[in-house]
This record gives sequence, structure tokens and C-alpha cells, in this order.
Amino acid sequence: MLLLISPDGVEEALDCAKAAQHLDIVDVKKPDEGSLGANFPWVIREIREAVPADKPVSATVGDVPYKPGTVAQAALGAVVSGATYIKVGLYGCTTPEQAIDVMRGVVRAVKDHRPDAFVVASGYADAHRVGCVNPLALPDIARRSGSDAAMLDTAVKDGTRLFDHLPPETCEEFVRRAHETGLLAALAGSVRVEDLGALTRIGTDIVGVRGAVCEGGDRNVGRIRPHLVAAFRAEMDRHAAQHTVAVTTAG
Ligand SMILES: O=C[C@H](O)COP(=O)(O)O
Repeated sequence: MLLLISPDGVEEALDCAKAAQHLDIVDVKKPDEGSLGANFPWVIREIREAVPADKPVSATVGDVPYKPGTVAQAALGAVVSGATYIKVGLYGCTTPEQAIDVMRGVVRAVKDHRPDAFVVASGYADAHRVGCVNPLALPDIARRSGSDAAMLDTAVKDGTRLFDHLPPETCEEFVRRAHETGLLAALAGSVRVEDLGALTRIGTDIVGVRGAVCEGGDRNVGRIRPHLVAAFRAEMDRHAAQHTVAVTTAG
């Protein structure tokens, strides 16, 4: 499982860089603009320069409206600024068709500029609270739009967590649907270390966190700390090793 960490700006990205050996992807966002709030292009550029070259930089394009042209242009801005993982939160899409429309534009805008960039279609585990597309539709939306991964986060950051809205069995079905069509499955949403066992067991490819690696577990007031990133990674590795033993023993 890959670890994606979301700093809110250059200062926190520098702290992520200090823990670079413990993480896999640095994800630029602006949490005060929403769950997948988009940051400024110059922030993406500065973070790309600050993070070791072998660590991909991801950027969120926002909790986007159903405006395919606007979103495609924003996604191009993110990739031109140096991000190679482009994450789109399909907040304003109420049907799979709308979501596919948005993601097709993003895929074209991004891949015309940089064919090796990785496009992530993100929905929300708590979609029922904000009226957007069903989370289990995301793998099919990602597949039909030519995206590379399907992701779920939570739309409302009120302390409730991924598994409060979608139990592990439903997340497992999400992962299964993504894998069935050759896509990666990414999961996030106030994930804590105690969720890592289930996330590992169900085959999650990427786990996205912010709060869990901030001081006091607080994604707004706390700051990302390198030792918390290292500790989170150690727990991930422990669960991965346990899972391998369990699978080998069962086989
Ligand atoms: O993409 C990952 C998100 O930033 C997760 O943030 P969170 O762990 O604070 O919910």
C-alpha cells in the first residue's frame, strides 16, 4: 500500500520532505477550500522543487462543480505546474454520466500535455450528505473516462471517518471493482492507524492521510510532523507483514 500525505503548503511539504523515506506521494491541497481544495499553481511548483525528485507530487483540482471545461482547464494548470498525480473531487456531479463527462475532459487535458501523468477520479464516502454521485460508481466512472485510479475521501471533515460512512465490506467491494478493470483503488477520509488493518486486508493500493500525521490528529490546527509520518508508516509496514503471514499461512 502506498502512502499519500497531503501538506497544505510549502512549509509542511518541507516537513514531508524530511520524512520522504517513509512516504510515497506528496499531495498538494488547500484544506481550507474543502476536502480536495485546490492550491495555487505556484505552490505546486514550489513543492515540486522542495520534494525529492523520486517522489511524485500530486495535486487536487478541487471539490469541483459539474463544469467539464472549467475543470479540464484547472487540471491542465495542475499538471503544467509539476504535479503528476491529478486528483479531482466530483463534488458537483450527481450522476455517473456527469462525472464521466468531467473526467473525460480532465484525462484529455492532462494526458495531451503529459501522457505519463496519473489521473485520479475521486468521490466521497459520505456522498449521501452532500448529494453527489454514489461512491461505488467511482470505479466505473474512472474506467469509462480513461482515468488511472478511483478514490474515495470524505466530503465533510467533521471527525467522522471513512468506515463510519462505508463499512470495510463496502470499501472492499469498491477496491474489487477498481481492480477488476485494472485501476488502482485509493482510500482516505480521516483514516487513523486503527483503520490500517482493514485497509490492508481489503487490498487498498493507496491510503491518503493528513489529520493522522498532524499534531494532535488535527488536520486544521495541527501541523504535519515528520515523526508522525514515520510512525504511521511503521504501522503500515507492520500490518503489511502481518497480512503476508496470514495469507501465506492460509494458503
Ligand atoms: O487525500 C487525503 C486527504 O487529505 C485526507 O485528509 P484527512 O486524513 O485529514 O481526512
